[in-house]
Amino acid sequence: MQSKDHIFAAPIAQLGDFCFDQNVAEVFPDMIKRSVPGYSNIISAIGMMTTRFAQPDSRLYDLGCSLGAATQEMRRNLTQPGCRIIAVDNSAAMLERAASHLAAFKSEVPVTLTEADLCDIEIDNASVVVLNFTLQFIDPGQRETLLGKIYRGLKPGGVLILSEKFVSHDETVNELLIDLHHDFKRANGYSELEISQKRTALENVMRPDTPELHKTRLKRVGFQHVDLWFQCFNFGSMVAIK
Ligand SMILES: C[S@@+](CC[C@H](N)C(=O)[O-])C[C@H]1O[C@@H](n2cnc3c(N)ncnc32)[C@H](O)[C@@H]1O
Ligand SMILES: O=C(O)C(=O)C[C@]1(C(=O)O)C=C[C@@H](O)C=C1
Repeated sequence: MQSKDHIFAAPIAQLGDFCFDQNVAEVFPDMIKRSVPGYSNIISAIGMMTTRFAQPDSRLYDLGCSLGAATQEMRRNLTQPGCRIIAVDNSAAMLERAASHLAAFKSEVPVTLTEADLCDIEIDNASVVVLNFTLQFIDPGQRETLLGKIYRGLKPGGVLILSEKFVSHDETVNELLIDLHHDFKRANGYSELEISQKRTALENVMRPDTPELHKTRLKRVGFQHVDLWFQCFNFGSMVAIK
């Protein structure tokens, strides 16, 4: 039985910055499903792209894995022999629950859960790397270095799947997409207070970029083939192929 997200349902006097703590980990499946339009489509497509891009005896990375939804989908769709999934997150609360979530599904695919800052880890012998709504929480000044590390750690023909909240370069469209996203949250049962308090809590810790900046940066670090494959309002997903 999934716990419902009520974290911002009551007025919070001292509203601090949003963080992926125990409270968030407990309600995360409900939170992300009701907050991110297209999340389940993106997770399913990560599985489909795993079938296509995974290479024998290589590593697959789920960076900012949270409860391991992308890891589980990669495991379910991995047909190549000798692969290992490395799932990394810097939230102990998330990883604790990821371990029990993943243990609930039988699989021959080995998974290594690692508590670390993405900026400190090595990427090596990778055929698939997933950044599923994670880069937006990384210090903007560190993003290009992280993407360069991912590019260098990918094997030729390897893929990075980058899903993000976006800012539109057009102010009018940006306002529309923000409003449509809030309509989506309302339709999923969030109150005006929840929408407003969460937006404030995210302000300092989640810094979305434009799709254009993502494409330019990915090409700058070396990816030859980059484009959007999905977008719903101000959320979407890109592929970058080495
Ligand atoms: C929106 S959640 C990602 C959702 C998850 N990828 C999924 O598909 O369900 C962002 C995750 O990134 C993690 N995170 C944020 N900054 C990080 C960092 N510097 N190093 C490692 N993990 C980080 C957070 O703890 C959180 O679990
Ligand atoms: O932008 C928002 O309002 C969100 O809730 C987005 C978002 C995300 O994109 O990661 C922020 C925090 C939670 O992890 C769930 C969703």
